[in-house]
Formats: sequence, structure tokens, C-alpha cells
Amino acid sequence: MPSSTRDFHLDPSAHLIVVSNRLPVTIKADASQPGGYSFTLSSGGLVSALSGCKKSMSFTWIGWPGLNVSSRAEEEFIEKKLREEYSCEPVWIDDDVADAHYNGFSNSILWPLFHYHPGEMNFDEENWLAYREANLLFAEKVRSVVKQGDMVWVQDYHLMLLPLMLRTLIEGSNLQGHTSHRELEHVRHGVDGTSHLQGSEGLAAPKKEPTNKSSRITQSGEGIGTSDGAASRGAIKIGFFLHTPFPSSEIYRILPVRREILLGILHCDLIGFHTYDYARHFLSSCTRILGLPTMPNGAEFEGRYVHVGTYPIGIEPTQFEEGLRRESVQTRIKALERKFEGVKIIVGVDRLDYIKGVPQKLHALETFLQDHPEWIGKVVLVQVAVPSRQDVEEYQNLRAIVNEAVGRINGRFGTVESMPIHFLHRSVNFDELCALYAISDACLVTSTRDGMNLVSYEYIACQKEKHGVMILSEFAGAAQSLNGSLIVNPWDKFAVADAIHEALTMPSEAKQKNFGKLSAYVEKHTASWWGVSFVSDLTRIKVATGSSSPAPGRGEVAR
Ligand SMILES: O=P(O)(O)OC[C@H]1O[C@H](O[C@H]2O[C@H](CO)[C@@H](O)[C@H](O)[C@H]2O)[C@H](O)[C@@H](O)[C@@H]1O
Ligand SMILES: O=c1ccn([C@@H]2O[C@H](COP(=O)(O)OP(=O)(O)O)[C@@H](O)[C@H]2O)c(=O)[nH]1
Repeated sequence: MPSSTRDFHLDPSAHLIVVSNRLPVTIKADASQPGGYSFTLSSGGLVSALSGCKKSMSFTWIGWPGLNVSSRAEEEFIEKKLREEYSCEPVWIDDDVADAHYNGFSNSILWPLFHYHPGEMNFDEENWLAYREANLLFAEKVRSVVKQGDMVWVQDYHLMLLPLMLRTLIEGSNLQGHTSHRELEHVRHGVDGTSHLQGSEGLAAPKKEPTNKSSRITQSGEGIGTSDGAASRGAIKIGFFLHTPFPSSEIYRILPVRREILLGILHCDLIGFHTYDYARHFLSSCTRILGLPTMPNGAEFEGRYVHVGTYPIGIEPTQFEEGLRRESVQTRIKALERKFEGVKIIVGVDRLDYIKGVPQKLHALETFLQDHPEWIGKVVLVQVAVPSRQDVEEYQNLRAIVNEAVGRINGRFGTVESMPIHFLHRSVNFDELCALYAISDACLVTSTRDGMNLVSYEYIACQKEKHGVMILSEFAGAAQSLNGSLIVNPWDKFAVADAIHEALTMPSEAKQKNFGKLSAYVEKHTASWWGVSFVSDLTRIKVATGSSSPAPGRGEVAR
């Protein structure tokens, strides 16, 4: 459990349902495995973030399994294995809907917009339909398992209509189990038609008053909200967390479906963001676009108080400390130290994503070598560029730009003996990552926008020996937390070049002082602390049940 001055309250009797686009289990066809499939639990990210909650609460994880199988028998095999061994429930989505939802809308509309790249947005109705259809499939799966009093925690930009759909399906109108576009039209009219703010009959208003039944558990294992009606209001609590930035309302209002997305998450009891700025932009957008009066910690909406808070995510430093203690990692570290003897190492680890500012990073290194020729042959950038979303055109374009820059800079400053940039367009395994972080004198993050950036945390967790310098973009959420970093504007290549020089020449006392602050923060504000903080606040919220009176306990969750 995280140690903190805050009092955390988790209800061990409550059941937490986490819903994310992808399950934390990678499933692959493998004829050598029983049933013909291999199952691998993911590490890091949300999995470690929710480890604290898993110790104290019963848990179900709902998500897309990332594949489709050819028979119901295979689906049932996978469902049984996921349920019994991982407490997971898969949402089966046709490949074309999954592609249009993930690549077509989530990563081609919401992702660029939320990271201030409206020029990369390619809005079209088909992808929006698929986004809604996928969210509806998630909603149906949640409905099939959720029970009275459960808490549902929805993760990230892929599922921003899900809270509204859950309220509609579970507590609102009886949709008679529609899964066709007719229901999507209902959702559409419910969310973008005459909204509650214009005096209409109300957003997604139930076709009939929800039946006020004490419990809707129809059969063991069956969820609330069956085809014959809905559960009572307040039957479940819904939380939502956005892992990306939420942009200024000036950018957000560009989105053609700006109302639907806002209304989609306003049906939560608690909405979380990494930083106060993201929360403020969301609330400002609610006021400017929906005319919804807001307070710094939330808003009254549909008879409930929607709490809004900031919960900066972290990592589990112990995972990296344990990794560094492994003999194989120590052996790798010694080999790399021999390889790079007498040379300073700057490490970059990024998904090859236009938000990560890899071209800006390369241009800054080029400027540094141009302005400090004495460092040519004495410093290298090891850049791990993890392939990402390669079906999206903007990501393909980025790869060509980066490949050209790497080749140009190595051609300009390289020698037979040494190249300034070691560029790896692949993922590396955890042990290799730990070794790379550990041997590096500096880490360089130049994201033009980044919800948080866990790489910066991970580098710090691996630097207890060297006290390396963290050069961090001011546009990464981590810049709000990691006091002791050299904060830079990635668009100013001269400033980044100066920061590189400062990092490579910083006295050890200054490095040690900076590292002390960085390490203290990373050790305290862990992923587990993040997960327990959010769930604890969601637990404490009192929800309106059955009536339309505003939820008591407003403002209790302000953070
Ligand atoms: O799932 P992918 O499409 O491969 O993308 C990887 C993740 O990218 C985004 O990560 C965000 O969440 C991190 C943890 O909160 C944060 O540190 C980072 O700054 C964000 O970019 C996306 O939000 C995740 O859902 C993806 O898994
Ligand atoms: O080959 C690699 C290198 C890194 N990572 C991990 O990818 C995550 C990147 O998270 P971050 O928050 O920095 O950015 P995101 O990719 O989530 O936008 C970190 O946990 C890294 O350890 C990875 O999965 N494969």
C-alpha cells in the first residue's frame, strides 16, 4: 500500500471494475500451448498502477483482447481462461470496427487534438460511428457483469462515451438490449440533440422512470440492468481517468463531436487528470461549449455532482531496483560501460509518436555538436524509438522524417570510429531498458505534449549510482512534478542544446542534489499510490440514489 499523509479508504467489500481499451493480457495464437493460445500478463503502466487496489478489493478488468477468433468455442476457451486466471472479461470487436475505433477515431482524431495537433485530425462519420459502436460493446459487457454497488473505473480517451452509455443502459432508459445503430442514434440524439441544458426532456432521458428496485441481480454472475428495465439511480459509481492531456478549450472546441465527448464523461461521479491544467481546460470547455456552470473541483450535472480531481500517475520504482539487481542486467551494464568507455551517453526512449518531439531532439543534438565540436566523438545519443500505431499515416510520415534526420546528423558528425546517434526502431526488453537507463549520464525527453511521460520516472529509478541529469520538456505532465529536472522548451533547439551542455558538465554535487529531490518524489508518488488515491476518492463520494437531489458531500474530493 502507498505511504502518504493522505488517509486512503478502500472498501474491501466493494468490487472494482476497470475498463481499458486493451486488456492487460496479451493473447497470441500458439499451437504449442493448450487451447492453441498463449497468455502473457502485461507489466508496468496500468497493471502496476492497480496493484495497490488489487490487494484490497475484488477486481474485474474489462478490455479488448486485441484479436478475433474463428469460432465461439475458441471465444469460450479464451473467456474461461481470462476469467479464471486473470479476472478479465474480453470485449469481442469485429476487426473493422476495432481498427476504425482505435486507429480511425481514437488515434486519428482524439489523440492529435488532445496533443494540440489539430492539423493531423482526419474526422469522418464512419470512424465516429465505429467509436460509438465500440463504446457500446464495452457498455454491454460491463452491464453483463456489473452488480449493485460496484465501482466502474473507465480508462482513457478510447472510451469517453462509456460513462454516459453505462448510465443509460444501467440506470437510465430501457433500451431493450438494442445493439444496432438505432441505439447509437438514441445515444447520438441523447448526447448531441436537445440537451438537458436547453430545457429538453433531459439527456438520454429514460423512456420510463427507472424502476426503483433495490437490487437488479437477476442471476448469479448476471449484471444489473437487464432487458426488462434498469437499476435504480446511483446503483453504481463511475470514475474516468484521462491519461493524455486535455487541451485548452480553444483547441478542444475544434472537435466536431465536442458536445458528445464532454457529455460522455460528465455522467461520471469522479473524473481524474494528471495535472491541474488538464482539469481546468476540461472544466472551461464544459462551460464554454455546454454552458455548464463549474467550480474548480467539479460541476453539477443531471442531478449529481461530478467531482473533478488531479491524480499524477507514477511508476513502481521497486520493479526497476529489482531489475538492476539481476546478474544478467549487471553483466549487460558492464559490457555497455566497456563499449562506451570515455564517452558520455544520453538516452532517449519514446514511442515513435509525433507528440514525443524526436525530430526536435535530433535537431537540438545537431545544434549542440555544431556549437561544441569538442564533444564530437565524446557523446552519443542512444534513441530507442518504439514502433507505434504504424497503420496511421501521420506515424508513417514521422518515421521517414526521423530516419532522414538520423542519417543526416550521423553523416555530418560521425567518424569511422563513432556515430553520434545510435537509433533503434524497435522495442527493447525490460532488462535491456534498465541497463540502458543505468549507464546513461542524461535522459532527454522533448515531447511537444505528453500526458505524463513515465520514461522520465523510470530513468530516475535507475540512477541511484550515477545521479544522471533529467532534461525534460515543459510540455510533459511530468514537468509539473519532477522538480530537479532541467526543464526545456523542445521547440527552442538552442535552449535544449544548452541544457545538453549543462547536463554533460554539471558538477557531481549539483547532480546529487537534483537527484535527491527527483528520487524522493518518484519513490513516494508511485503507480500504486495513484490507483489507490483515485479509488479511495471514488469510494468516499456519496451518490444521489433514486432521487434527483444533488449528491451530498460536494467538494470533498478536491485535490
Ligand atoms: O496503447 P498504445 O496506442 O500503444 O499507446 C501507448 C499508451 O499511450 C498513451 O499513454 C499515456 O498514458 C501514460 C500513463 O498515464 C502517460 O504517461 C503518457 O504520457 C500518455 O501518453 C495512452 O494514453 C495510453 O492509453 C496508451 O497505452
Ligand atoms: O521498448 C520499450 C521501451 C519502453 N517501453 C515502456 O513504454 C512506456 C512509455 O510510457 P510513457 O508514459 O513514457 O509514454 P506513452 O508511451 O505511454 O505515451 C514506459 O513504461 C516504458 O518503459 C516499452 O514498453 N517498450
